[in-house]
Amino acid sequence: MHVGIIGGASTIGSTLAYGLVCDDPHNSVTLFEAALDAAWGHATDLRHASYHLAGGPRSAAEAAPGEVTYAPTEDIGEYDLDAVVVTARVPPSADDTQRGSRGARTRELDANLPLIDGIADSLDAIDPVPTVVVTNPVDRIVYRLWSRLGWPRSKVMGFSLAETARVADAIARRHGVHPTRVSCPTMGEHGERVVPVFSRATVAGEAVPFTPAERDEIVDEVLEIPFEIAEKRGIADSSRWVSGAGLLRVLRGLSSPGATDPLCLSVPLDGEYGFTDACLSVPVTLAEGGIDRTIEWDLDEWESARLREAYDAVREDVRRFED
Ligand SMILES: NC(=O)c1ccc[n+]([C@@H]2O[C@H](COP(=O)([O-])OP(=O)(O)OC[C@H]3O[C@@H](n4cnc5c(N)ncnc54)[C@H](O)[C@@H]3O)[C@@H](O)[C@H]2O)c1
Ligand SMILES: O=C(O)C[C@H](O)C(=O)O
Repeated sequence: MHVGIIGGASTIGSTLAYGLVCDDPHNSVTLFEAALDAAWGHATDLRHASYHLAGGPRSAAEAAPGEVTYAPTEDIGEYDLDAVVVTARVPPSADDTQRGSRGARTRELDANLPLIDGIADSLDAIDPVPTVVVTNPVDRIVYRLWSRLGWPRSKVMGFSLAETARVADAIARRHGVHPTRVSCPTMGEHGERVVPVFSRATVAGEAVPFTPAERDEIVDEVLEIPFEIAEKRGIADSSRWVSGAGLLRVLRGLSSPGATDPLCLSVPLDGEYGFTDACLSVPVTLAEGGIDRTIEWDLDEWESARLREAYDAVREDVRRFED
């Protein structure tokens, strides 16, 4: 597939680009950027990487590997893309002392809204393709992009799967199993009002109970961990590995011939769970071309109440910037 990454030189964008080339050397990637020198640097380095990943030297009889290129975002209309990922952002100011702590995501909102409007103007030049937004605060930003584009709901989605992996990790440590033995989807807001769906959680295929205190403890851990990682590793280095890997999973789903298993992404709601005019992470299945189906699970009281809080918080911001 040919994936256009807007903000292709970003931490998350460049990591995803590498993941796409590793995953399948026939993938093509175009890095759309404002910082063209950085984009050139990543594209050139990735092209060199693809020599090894494609097992060069190859014979002329083998299918040619994909290309890694770069371009200004405004030129996106000249490219034939199968999917777009948006990771562009306005860099947080160096004197924002809170930029590496909880709440950092929503602090990006006012700066990123005009940036996203400019990206919507550039995307107007292409026919709708599946578009995955990573830019924070993702639920508000994906809503803004979707409302500016006027594309079908099935084409625009926000990425929040890092939290699913973090919840699995937190549960796995409590049960002494590998995280891949845990299933616990995460709905709601990406951030403070995330809703781990504990009522559907399984460990090694078996349902497990959680006390209210355990639920709160796991939520707290999941909210702290990206900022703890940033503090120890360096604030400029956002959660590149889990986000790059999760995005790869979404993109594989968007090129799969049949529908995927449900996974939670932030999508524009039109009555699902009783909510409209906002985006929240809810279970969807993906297929080639976009979202195949949005699913409504039965939630317990704690989950429903948290989902309502998430909706109220996102909706309040959407109302402020849309009205
Ligand atoms: N949803 C999630 O789970 C998740 C996870 C990690 C990070 N994030 C968010 O993703 C975003 C990206 O984070 P990062 O650390 O990778 O960013 P970064 O600061 O490393 O890079 C941002 C990039 O955007 C580019 N840019 C700015 N304007 C542009 C435009 N008009 N067109 C193209 N590129 C443009 C900049 O030149 C820069 O290269 C942030 O908003 C971050 O909070 C979300
Ligand atoms: O890097 C960030 O801004 C946090 C990000 O949303 C994450 O969940 O890793």
